[in-house]
Amino acid sequence: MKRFQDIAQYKKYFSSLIQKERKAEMEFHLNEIQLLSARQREAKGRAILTLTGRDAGTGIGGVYLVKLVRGSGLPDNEISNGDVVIISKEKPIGNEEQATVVSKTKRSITIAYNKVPPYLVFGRNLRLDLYSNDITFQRMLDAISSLEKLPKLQDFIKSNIDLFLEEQNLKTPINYTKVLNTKQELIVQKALNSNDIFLIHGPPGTGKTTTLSYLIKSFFKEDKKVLVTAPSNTAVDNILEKLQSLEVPSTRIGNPVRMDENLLNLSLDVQLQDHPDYQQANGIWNKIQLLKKEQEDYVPATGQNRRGLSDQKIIQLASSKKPYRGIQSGKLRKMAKWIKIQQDINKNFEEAQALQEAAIESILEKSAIICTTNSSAGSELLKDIIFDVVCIDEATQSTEPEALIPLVKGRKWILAGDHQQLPPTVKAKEASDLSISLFERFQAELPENRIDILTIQYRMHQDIMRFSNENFYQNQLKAHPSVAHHTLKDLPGFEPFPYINPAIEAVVQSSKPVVFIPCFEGKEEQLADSHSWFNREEIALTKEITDALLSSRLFPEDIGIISPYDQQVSRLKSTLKDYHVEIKSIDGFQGREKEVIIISLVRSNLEGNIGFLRDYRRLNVALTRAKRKLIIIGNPSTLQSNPVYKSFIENLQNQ
Ligand SMILES: Nc1ncnc2c1ncn2[C@@H]1O[C@H](COP(=O)(O)OP(=O)(O)OP(=O)(O)O)[C@@H](O)[C@H]1O
Repeated sequence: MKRFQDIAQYKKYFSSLIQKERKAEMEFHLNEIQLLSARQREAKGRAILTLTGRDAGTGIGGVYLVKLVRGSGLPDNEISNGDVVIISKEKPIGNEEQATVVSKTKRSITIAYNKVPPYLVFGRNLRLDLYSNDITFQRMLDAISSLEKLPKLQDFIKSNIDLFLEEQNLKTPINYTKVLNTKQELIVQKALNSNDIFLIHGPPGTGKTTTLSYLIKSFFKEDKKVLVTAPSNTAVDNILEKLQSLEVPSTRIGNPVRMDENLLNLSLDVQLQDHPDYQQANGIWNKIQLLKKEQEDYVPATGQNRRGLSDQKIIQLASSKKPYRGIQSGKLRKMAKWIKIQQDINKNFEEAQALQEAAIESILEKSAIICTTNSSAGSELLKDIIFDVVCIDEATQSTEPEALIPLVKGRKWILAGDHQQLPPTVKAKEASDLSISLFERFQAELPENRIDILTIQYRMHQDIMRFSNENFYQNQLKAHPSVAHHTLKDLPGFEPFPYINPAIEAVVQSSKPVVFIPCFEGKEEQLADSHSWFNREEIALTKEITDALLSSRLFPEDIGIISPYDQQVSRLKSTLKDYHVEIKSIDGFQGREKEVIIISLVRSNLEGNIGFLRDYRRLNVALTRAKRKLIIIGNPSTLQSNPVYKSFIENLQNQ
């Protein structure tokens, strides 16, 4: 594993990887711009169409500001302050001048150019495209820089092994016997008593998020201020939901449109609505709107109109009621009135802003537990807050610099994850080292007193768990008795029903929890403009199996269909569009579970080429989503060229 001499070396190493990834992200956006229509890209939240641009003066550092407005309001989008964007009339080609997002409202987005903006941006019907989520890269670099002020975290990051020898003591007893198993309880106790860092290794279904939420509850009881983060909004909501059920008061930071609507009451935005300072600020915003309306009756003291005169001079000349250098006295009066209203607006604006900031500050100060994504942990809102503890869930899906964004805000660190499941997504081949998470690096270095593994799983029948247990978890996992033998037949409502195809009927009704269906005749196919694969025969087979499951009275929401290839996923979705079953890529199913899972592996060739199925972490995630039945479709001749798949198929055949 990578070790670092000093923080300068660390900074150099990661800054270079971050820059490479940033470049790859820009290429990704350009590629997507070429592939998708403008509307499709807007639907993905990465473009905004039909904007009108106008000059908004200059900003700090002499940048040129342009305000882009859409009267009907901006659509939901993932574009944030600090992101790099490009403006075009139709389809951008990539050589457009780049600008940075400065602020956003419901109807407008203001961007800054370093040079005089291209003339085009002051027109109508403009298209804005996200070019890079620069803010996250910037926050990563800032986090690395702030390590200089955090000697202890720095020591861990440099893997200073002397630290690891420090003994931890388990002084604080806890009592969660009724709700956690012995190992989960012990892990809560160890993490609670750790002086610095603790890793919770949670294989599939072992209650990693559950254990983490009881740990957070314990921190809360000890009056600690805790920052809880995860790489995605879904993962943040997942833990927040558990915290809510444990009655741990928490505040969620982030854009409400990307949150689970059942948790919206915990969002900062919703909490703000009830705050008296915020309500007062809203009153002032309304007043500002009225003042702006009133201002429209007068002459704006801008550009050409004022001919270089200061505000004070215009007011003075207006009261003298005489024309000045060709400006009529009436016009001077109207400009003076406009200036006075503007001064009033500015004063109110400052007051409203101060009240709003005070309201935010008071809510965040009172919130013991704050939940947000890793990236948003670096937002301005949390700039001055230091947390007693930072907890990251799904930490094995965060790159190291991304995990640092929340970690540098705390003085004690808890990371929960499973490095045997999917690693962080990295776009640049040259930055592939970023796919080793900090959790994975620590796991290789930390001694037993800083890490523990959860071993009882509450999801899978023991046969479904077996292969992953042997190959990825050294047989440490045990299926809890409540799930170890559960099958489809025990599921309320399940009623085996004859199906027209006896072979399919046998698959659905067999008592075996894991079934492999060979599909020798399936052909793998690829479209000319895509790297992804599909397999029509496997789609037909998946459809038949789903039909048979549904005719045996299984609910659609109990069935999940997984395929590693996007093309196969989208074709399955259109074939089964009225079935209401969930169909996703493996990555989309991490952290999820279903009573029955059908996996379509797609690859079928004479060369034994299995593409990215070679990544066993992907296989591990796919195999560990089903509770009662796992049905795998694939071409055994192709798959058996790989020793892991070979042993998997042989094991099943021998059962
Ligand atoms: N001690 C326990 N007793 C009973 N059920 C439990 C216990 N711990 C966890 N569970 C249940 O096991 C399931 C999985 O828990 P959880 O979501 O916390 O696991 P996870 O390890 O985070 O899962 P994943 O592998 O999806 O990341 C949940 O339904 C949870 O309620």
